[in-house]
This record gives sequence, C-alpha cells and structure tokens, in this order.
Amino acid sequence: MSIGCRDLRVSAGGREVVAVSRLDVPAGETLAVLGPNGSGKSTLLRALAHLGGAARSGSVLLDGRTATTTELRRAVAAVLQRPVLQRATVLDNAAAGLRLRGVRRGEARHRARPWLDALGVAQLAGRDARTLSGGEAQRVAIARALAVGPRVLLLDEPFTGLDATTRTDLLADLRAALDRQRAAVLLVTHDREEARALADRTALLVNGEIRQLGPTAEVLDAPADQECATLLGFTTQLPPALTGREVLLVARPERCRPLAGSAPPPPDAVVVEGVLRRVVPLGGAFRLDLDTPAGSLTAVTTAVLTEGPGDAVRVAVAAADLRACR
Ligand SMILES: Nc1ncnc2c1ncn2[C@@H]1O[C@H](COP(=O)(O)OP(=O)(O)OP(=O)(O)O)[C@@H](O)[C@H]1O
Repeated sequence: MSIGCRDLRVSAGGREVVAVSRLDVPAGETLAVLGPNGSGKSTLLRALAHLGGAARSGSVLLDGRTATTTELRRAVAAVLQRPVLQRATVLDNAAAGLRLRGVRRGEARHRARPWLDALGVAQLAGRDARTLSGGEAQRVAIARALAVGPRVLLLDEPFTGLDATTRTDLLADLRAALDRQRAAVLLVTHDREEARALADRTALLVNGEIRQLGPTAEVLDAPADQECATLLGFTTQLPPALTGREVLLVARPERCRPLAGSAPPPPDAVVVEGVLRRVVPLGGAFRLDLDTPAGSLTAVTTAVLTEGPGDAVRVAVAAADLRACR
C-alpha cells in the first residue's frame, strides 16, 4: 500500500510549520525525510498518521485515495521519538500492537516473538520492559511496529541516542526486517548515513517545505540550493563574487586543498584566496577557517601548513568536487 499527501499544511504556535504540496511513497519503498532541527520532520510524520492535535489541512492518501483517521489507524504503524513501553514484559509489549488490532493474547505473542528475534532482543522477552536500556527499548518498539505487518511504517529518528555500535547493528537488523515486508516506509532523520543505509529515495525538508526529492545517492551528492548544501555537508560555499562564475559553487570542506607557497593549482580547479583566521586540529586533520572578500570559508586538510593566522592562503577545489547551486 502506498501513502502520500496533497497540500498538507500544519500550523503550530501560530505559524505554518509544514507545507507539503505533494508526497508519494509507494509500497516497498523507503523514503528518508532529512532536515535540520526544527524543519518540521516530526510534524510531517505525525500529520501523515493523523496523530497529534496540531491544526492540519489537506489530505493524506492511502493507495491514492483520501484516507480517514480510522483507515490510517489500521494501515499505519509508527515508531516515534522516545518510544513509550507499557508496564509489562518485553514480549507483551512487542505483542501490544497486535492486541490493539483485536488479536488474542496467545496468538499475538506467537506472532510478535519472531520480530524480537529479528531485532536481536529475543533473550529479553520475559524482562519487565521498563528495565530496558534506551537501545533495547528502541528495538522493542520497532519489533512492536513491525509485528502488526503494517502496510505503512513511519519511523521518527529511531536511532537517536544510541551508541555507534548499537546504531550500526540496529540499522542492519532494521534493513533486513524491512526487506521482509512490502511496507511503504517513511524514515525521519537528520543523519545522512541513515538515509544512505536505508532509503531508496530521500526528501530534503527545509522550513517545512520539500526542497529536493530523488534517489538517495543523487540527492546526497547534488544539493539544489544553499540550505540543502549546508544540510548535506557541502559547507564550503563559494559565491559568484569569489569565483567569477554565475552560480553558487559548493564543496565538502575535506575536498578543498590549501596550495603550498606558489605551487600551481590542478588544471581544472577553482582557486580562492583568503586570510587564515584560525587552524583547528581535528585528530589527524586540520580545519582551516579563512576570511575572503565574500565571507568566511572552511577547508579541512591533512597537510601541515607552514602558514599561520593572519597569513594569506590559497585553497583549490577540483572541478569534480564542486557542485553548482541555485
Ligand atoms: N505544539 C507546538 N507549539 C509550537 N510550536 C511547535 C509545536 N510543535 C512543533 N512546533 C514547532 O514547529 C517546528 C517544527 O517542529 P518539528 O518537531 O516538526 O521539527 P523537527 O524537524 O522534527 O525537529 P528535530 O530535528 O529537532 O526533532 C519547530 O520550530 C517547532 O518548534
């Protein structure tokens, strides 16, 4: 089953925080919604599930038809930030979604158990759920959502607060679990690597609007505008005044090379001159902050510079590492 929306607008605190004219996630696809803090990701996800009390207009679609709240309750399972587990065993919590849908207790437990296994927490089945660590609770909440065999799965930052190893393991477990279902999945995240690992397509949400949408690898590598560039880590930004080009050029700071002395730049590189403001050691690399006539510029290099703060520095960025933005 697909989920989508048309002209979905949500207001909170007296202003519009989400305005999405059109979004469609087909069955079997995972769409990541990537955006900075406060861009409206959680609000969009809740609005798609008709959750929460915010003022909402427009329509949510299931299989292309406007869906009622009752239809959404039946089709959609959501894992929200900081999931709440009941005062019960882990197995009963994993079975809770099925119980809500009218499945008998024994049957619900029977169907939930393989999902605890798939999420790597089967050994905790008999534990009181309130004694779990954050990462364990997160896994149980995901198992609870997957156990109902949802046709639409909404995940709101399911990896927040997990240590790096747990996060990597859970990403792999979730990827494998999603591959077993044909659900339409919407994953809210502010982490590019999560999007890369899980999502077929990625939407960039800035100020409540979808600025860019496409296959994940393409979107992550080709920001459409300056805010998308910042969100995607293209934080070295060269305005036309600095390069003489007609458009804003952006690059990842680690792709910018300081040029030693009078060394010639690579043939197709764009070269920018500036005054070194500071050098920050970053464990094996250095972050260089430069002042240029068109504002500040950041580069990251592993080279040890002979120049210091106040010195003139030239930075070269190869054409292949530059992206043109609106
Ligand atoms: N009940 C509310 N009252 C007032 N403002 C609200 C309310 N709910 C959300 N907002 C505002 O709406 C905007 C979007 O919030 P939302 O939680 O959707 O952002 P987000 O992209 O999920 O952020 P984060 O990455 O920090 O979780 C924020 O500016 C937030 O302060």
